[in-house]
Amino acid sequence: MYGNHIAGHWVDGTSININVNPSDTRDVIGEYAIASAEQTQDAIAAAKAAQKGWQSFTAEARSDILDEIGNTILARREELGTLLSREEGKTLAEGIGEVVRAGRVFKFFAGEALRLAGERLPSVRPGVEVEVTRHPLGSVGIITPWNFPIAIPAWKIAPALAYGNTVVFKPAGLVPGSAWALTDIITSATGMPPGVFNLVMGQGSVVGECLARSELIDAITFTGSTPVGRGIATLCAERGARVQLEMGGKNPLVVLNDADIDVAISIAVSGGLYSTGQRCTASSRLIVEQGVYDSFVSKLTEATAALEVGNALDPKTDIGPVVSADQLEQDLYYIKKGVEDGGKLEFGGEIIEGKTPGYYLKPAIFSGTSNEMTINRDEVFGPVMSVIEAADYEEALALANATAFGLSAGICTRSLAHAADFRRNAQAGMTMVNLPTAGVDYHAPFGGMKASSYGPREQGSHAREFFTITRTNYMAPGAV
Ligand SMILES: NC(=O)C1=CN([C@@H]2O[C@H](COP(=O)(O)OP(=O)(O)OC[C@H]3O[C@@H](n4cnc5c(N)ncnc54)[C@H](OP(=O)(O)O)[C@@H]3O)[C@@H](O)[C@H]2O)C=CC1
Ligand SMILES: O=C(O)CCC(=O)C(=O)O
Repeated sequence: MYGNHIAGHWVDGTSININVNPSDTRDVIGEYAIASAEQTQDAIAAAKAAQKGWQSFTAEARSDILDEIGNTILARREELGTLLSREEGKTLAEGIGEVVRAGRVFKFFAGEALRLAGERLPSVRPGVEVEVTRHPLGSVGIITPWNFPIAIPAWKIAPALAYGNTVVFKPAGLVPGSAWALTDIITSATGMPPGVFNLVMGQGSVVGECLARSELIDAITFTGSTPVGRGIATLCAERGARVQLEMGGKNPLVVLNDADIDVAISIAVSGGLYSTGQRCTASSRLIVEQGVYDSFVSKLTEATAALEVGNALDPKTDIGPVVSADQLEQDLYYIKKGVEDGGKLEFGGEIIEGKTPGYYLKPAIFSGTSNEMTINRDEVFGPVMSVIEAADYEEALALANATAFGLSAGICTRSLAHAADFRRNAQAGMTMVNLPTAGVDYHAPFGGMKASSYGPREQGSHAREFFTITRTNYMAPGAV
């Protein structure tokens, strides 16, 4: 059994999670520990006990450890990418790409550990100095989803550690393999003290809730669904803990009459269907100006039909399986609802047989949909895109913004005026001009507006806003 890592030791759980390959359900990846609430409390206590010591490491010592972790991840990209694709179902190229992203994130934050700077302000009083300094928060609970099994943990863990916090990490139950491998790398790094980093695999309702409720956990960073995120935020608010949430998206891609249609099609397919559409940044609403609507729908259908759906490890595969039976059921529910609500299913939407037994779904393209339909309001989180017709740019922008979410928003156009207006007025944390809504850089801030996010941004140097606390120090040196 692959155990949890608590206070510097691998520890068996109280029951077992059997990790199965969604591309081939006969393939068991391994048996992973499920922790109890008591074991979670042990991990929390270990993180708390280790925090002062970790904080007192020099920035250079923490930087060296993060750099070594990044180098190890990069050196093992093929092996870790294969494991990731095997347990999550994204294609091998995507799996390896994600591992590389995780390695680079650790190396980026190795640099950031050394760059953490304060501020010196002129005082309004004579003879007084004002200095703003940044300090670790303490112990951080990290709760992550299954769709990016190594990159999302990396972009939460690396800044937490870089800035002197200790960590209790609770990964999603569907992807314990990548979490275990990452933990093995982190805890084996030269000079990493026991207790600084703890892994507790187990149920969200047990381990996750324990973290959110614990008075010893100073902050929670979470990525996942909106209802779970909001529940965690409520628990944190009740006890005054800091919280950062990254949740769903219903991301629009606007295509105007003047766009290069072939480029727009490739952007739509990449943003909406790659990674099996299981990205919070996926383009799920394609809002197309009427002059190119018909040709866009027919070219999109053609491009989708040309995609190879199959085993994630097969190099010919473009779209891997859906992650699980439950997620497949959710996707099929929304496809059925889309048809019932009057959308025209132009292509796909049905289960297909693979060469191996897995959760294969032919990507679904809807046309003739309205923004009010359920498939255009709820996050489906699968390979499902719907096309909405807009009379002109102004209507397209209004439709793009008519959603509860606000993570990423894209536009395909050759008009500088429309691109600039879209950047100013799209209600989204990230805007993309002639680029897919999904697939972002690892060193730039990431996050959204409205129901998509809560709290300070993740990634890049902006991550310090969540993972550090500022202190304002006044001094009258003349009186010392
Ligand atoms: N924005 C995004 O990136 C993501 C969005 N989603 C959306 O959420 C839907 C459901 O996916 P799902 O994986 O179930 O998402 P969840 O929000 O349920 O899970 C995300 C993480 O939270 C944990 N968790 C679950 N319940 C609690 C709780 N009560 N307290 C603390 N932690 C908890 C989960 O653990 P465990 O896995 O053990 O249940 C997992 O680690 C998807 O279909 C999609 O719409 C999902 C993943 C990512
Ligand atoms: O699109 C990306 O690069 C990141 C997506 C993401 O973070 C998510 O789906 O949870």
